[in-house]
Amino acid sequence: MAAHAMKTSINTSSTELIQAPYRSELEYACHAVRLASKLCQAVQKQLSDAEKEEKQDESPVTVADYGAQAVVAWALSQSGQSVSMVAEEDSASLIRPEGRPMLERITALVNGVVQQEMPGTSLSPDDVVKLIDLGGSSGGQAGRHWVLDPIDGTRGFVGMRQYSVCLGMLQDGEVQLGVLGCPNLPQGPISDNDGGSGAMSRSQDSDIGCLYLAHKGFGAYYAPLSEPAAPLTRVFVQDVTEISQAQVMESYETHHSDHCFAAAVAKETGVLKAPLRMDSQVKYGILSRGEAPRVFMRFPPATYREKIWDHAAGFVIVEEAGGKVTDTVGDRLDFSCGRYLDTMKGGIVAGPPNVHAALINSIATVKSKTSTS
Ligand SMILES: Nc1ncnc2c1ncn2[C@@H]1O[C@H](COP(=O)(O)O)[C@@H](O)[C@H]1OP(=O)(O)O
Ligand SMILES: [Mg+2]
Repeated sequence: MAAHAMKTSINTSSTELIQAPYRSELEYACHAVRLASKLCQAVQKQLSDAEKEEKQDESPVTVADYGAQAVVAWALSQSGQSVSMVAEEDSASLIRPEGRPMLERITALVNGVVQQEMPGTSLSPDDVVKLIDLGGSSGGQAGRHWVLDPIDGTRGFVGMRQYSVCLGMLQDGEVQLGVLGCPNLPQGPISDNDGGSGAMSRSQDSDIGCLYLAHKGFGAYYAPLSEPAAPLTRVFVQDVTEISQAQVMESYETHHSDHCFAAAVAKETGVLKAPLRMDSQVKYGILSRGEAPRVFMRFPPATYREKIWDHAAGFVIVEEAGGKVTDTVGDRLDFSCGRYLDTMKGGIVAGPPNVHAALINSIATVKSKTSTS
C-alpha cells in the first residue's frame, strides 16, 4: 500500500522526540488516536437520553468500539508499512447475516471520519471487516505489534463518564510507544466530580479532551486532543512529599477493582484523602501529568484475565513520566507473553517511586493480616 502524506499529528519540533527512532510511528499513532477519538465523540454525543438512562442498549458503544478499531487500523496503514495489531475486537459477529445492519452503521461512521482526512475515499463493509481483523495478532516477543483498546472503559462511555482510546507499540516484547486519547478529560485541574459525568456537563467548554503520549527513552508528553499543532508539554509524575495528602485513583466500577482492599492498603500507608474513582486508562494520563500527588491501584477479581491493550499505553506513559508501574508484588509488567498479562500477580500499582515501595509493602501487610484473621 502506498504511503500517504500525513496531516500534522503532533508538534515534536521543540522536544527530544526530534531524535527518537520511532518518531514517525509515534506521529501516525497520535493521528490514529485523534481520528478514533473524534469518531467516539461523535457517537457519544448522539447517545439518546433513553440510552443514557437505561444503559441497557449496548449498540452505541459496540458501533464506536468497532469503528474506532477500523479507523486506527486505517490510519496506521497509511504509513505504507504492514500492520500487525493486537486489539480487542474481531469481526465474527459482524459477518453473520444478522450483523449486517451493524456493519453498515460502522462503515458509514468510519467513512465519515476517513473522508474528512482523504476526500474521495470510500471504504466498503468488506474493507472495514478487513481493517477490524488486522487486530487479530497474538503479539509476543518477536517483531512489531500495535496494541489497541479502541474504547477502554465501555461502562464509562455509555455512562457519559471517562473513557480512553489506547494505542501502544510493542517492538520485540517491549512497549516502545504509548498514546492515550482522553476525550472527556478536563485539561485543567481534575476535581472529584470529573470521575462521574461531571466532566461531560462542561462539554461545551473548549478545555476538555487530552492526549498523552510517550516514546521509551524520550519522555512523556501532553497536548490538547483537538489541537494537533499545539506544542507538546513534557509531563512528570509528582512525588509524594506528604503521604496523608496523596490520593488513590481506582476504577469507578466496583466489580473491576476491590475498593475495600484498596482502602485498607491506603490506610496502612497513611493516606487520608478520599479516592478518585474514574473509568479507564485516563488514570494513567492523570498520574503522568503530575498536577497533584496521586497513585493508581487496581485489584481485579482473581478470575479476571488482564489484557495487554488495557495497560500498554498507560504503562509506558507513566514510566516515561518518571513513575513506577508494577504488579502487586513489585514485578515489572511483561507485555511479551501474548494477548494477556498472564505473569501479572494480583493487580497493578503505579505511582512515583518514592511511594510505590510503601504501597507494595502495605499490600503484603494487609494480605497477611487478612489471611491470619
Ligand atoms: N469484570 C471485570 N473485572 C475487572 N476489569 C474489567 C472487568 N470487566 C471489564 N474490565 C476492564 O476494566 C477496564 C476499565 O478500567 P477501570 O476498571 O479502571 O475503569 C477496562 O479495560 C475494562 O474492559 P473494557 O475495556 O472491555 O471496558
Ligand atoms: Mg479495556
